[in-house]
Amino acid sequence: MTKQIHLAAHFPGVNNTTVWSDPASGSQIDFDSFRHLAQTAERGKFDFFFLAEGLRLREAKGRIHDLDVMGRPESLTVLSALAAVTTHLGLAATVNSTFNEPYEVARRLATLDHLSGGRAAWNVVTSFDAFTGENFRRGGFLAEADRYTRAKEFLQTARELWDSWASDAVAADPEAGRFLRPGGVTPFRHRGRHFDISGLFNVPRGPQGHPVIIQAGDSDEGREFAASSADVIFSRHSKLEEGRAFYRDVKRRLAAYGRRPEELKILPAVTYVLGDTEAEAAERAVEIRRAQVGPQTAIYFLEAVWGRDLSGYDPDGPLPDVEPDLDEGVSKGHAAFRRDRGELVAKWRALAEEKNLSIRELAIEVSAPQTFIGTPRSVADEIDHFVQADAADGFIFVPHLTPGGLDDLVDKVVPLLQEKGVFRADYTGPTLRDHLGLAPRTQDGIEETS
Ligand SMILES: Cc1cc2nc3c(=O)[nH]c(=O)nc-3n(C[C@H](O)[C@H](O)[C@H](O)COP(=O)(O)O)c2cc1C
Repeated sequence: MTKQIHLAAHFPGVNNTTVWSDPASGSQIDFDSFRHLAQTAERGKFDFFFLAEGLRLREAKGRIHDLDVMGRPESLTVLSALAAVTTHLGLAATVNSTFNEPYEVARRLATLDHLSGGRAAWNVVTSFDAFTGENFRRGGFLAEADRYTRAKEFLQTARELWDSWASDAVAADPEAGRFLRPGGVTPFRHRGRHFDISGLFNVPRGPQGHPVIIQAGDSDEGREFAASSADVIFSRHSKLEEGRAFYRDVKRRLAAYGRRPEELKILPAVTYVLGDTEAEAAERAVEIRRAQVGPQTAIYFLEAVWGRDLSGYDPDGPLPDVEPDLDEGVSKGHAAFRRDRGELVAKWRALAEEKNLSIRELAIEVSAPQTFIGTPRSVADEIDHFVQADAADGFIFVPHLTPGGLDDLVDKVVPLLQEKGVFRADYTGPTLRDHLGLAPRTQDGIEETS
């Protein structure tokens, strides 16, 4: 059976994928930038608009790493404003389960679900690094092994809060002189290892019952958490074969939780470059990579892996002759390289030798080349092939420009996917759960669709 593709838009990130120095780049913070990107995604009938979260500015060698975009407004506030200027687009916020409290997060997400008419989603991320923890009350308090025990209990507690209101709890019955239906709101009581709370939740049940839950961790525990509890996985496996392996691995875990494969959508983060010909697209892709990895960014990129100050090395010269310091990290808040740094250095040395690459050329080569490069037709075909080959259920597109970075995708590629019959011509329901083909969440769990 031909699968329908799910598409989502990521606001350009606070990393070197985002080319803020391009003359076409607009503000990273004005509401107009968020509005433009969200309205473009909605014009393209995307499932949702996604905001990532970084809770501490990245640092290198004790200073703010300001080669990339730094600083962002808070996600749920931005999404609440976007709810007023969009009508169907899902609105997904990344909110950390290590540093917040379930009552407050559940309240804010239920509010967004109401304001948007059932379009809220929560990307439940975890964090255990003390560097980020220093910003919070109990800095760095969570052991790595506990990040998912807390995340799981956090989500479970939020679900208990949402479920403490029946969907018909608000009666507003003037004859009976009652605002609430008797029994419509029940007290909550959660006693667990991480949270011990009780009381009455103060936001009525949202239109979706529970917001859509997204999960983005990649470890075994992360995958198990997604299989047990998430509706969507935001994955970094965007290459065909590794995407298929990840897809198989996660989907097979669902049965243990009494869930069907279609109840969890797998959406890798991807990038794209279009051209009128394949050659033109390839040329543009190289230009963009060079803008993303300037000389200083190349040095920083290697320092994050080497754990050493490499500022004395020429970005256009060979790889550092020193060995990595595996105990130290000079870059902070950079999550990508916390494992296997020694192995990575050996691999990169071999690659640089084989292809005779300088530091900057190596950084360009290994730091996430664009996923889809080609004409609108070839990119549409490739997107469809990925999904039909079970390497994904769709994609979260990460543009390199704010705010116009998805314009040509929506104008040129989406119509071709619609023509193929693999992507919706229009929204068929008002809620994000409708777009994802997921049932609303009742107080007893998932409601059966007819
Ligand atoms: C594609 C992707 C996107 C992520 N986005 C964020 C983010 O915006 N904010 C954040 O704090 N963590 C983010 N993370 C980190 C994860 O949610 C998770 O906390 C981290 O990967 C550690 O879990 P793990 O050991 O299971 O991978 C992201 C991870 C992936 C794979």
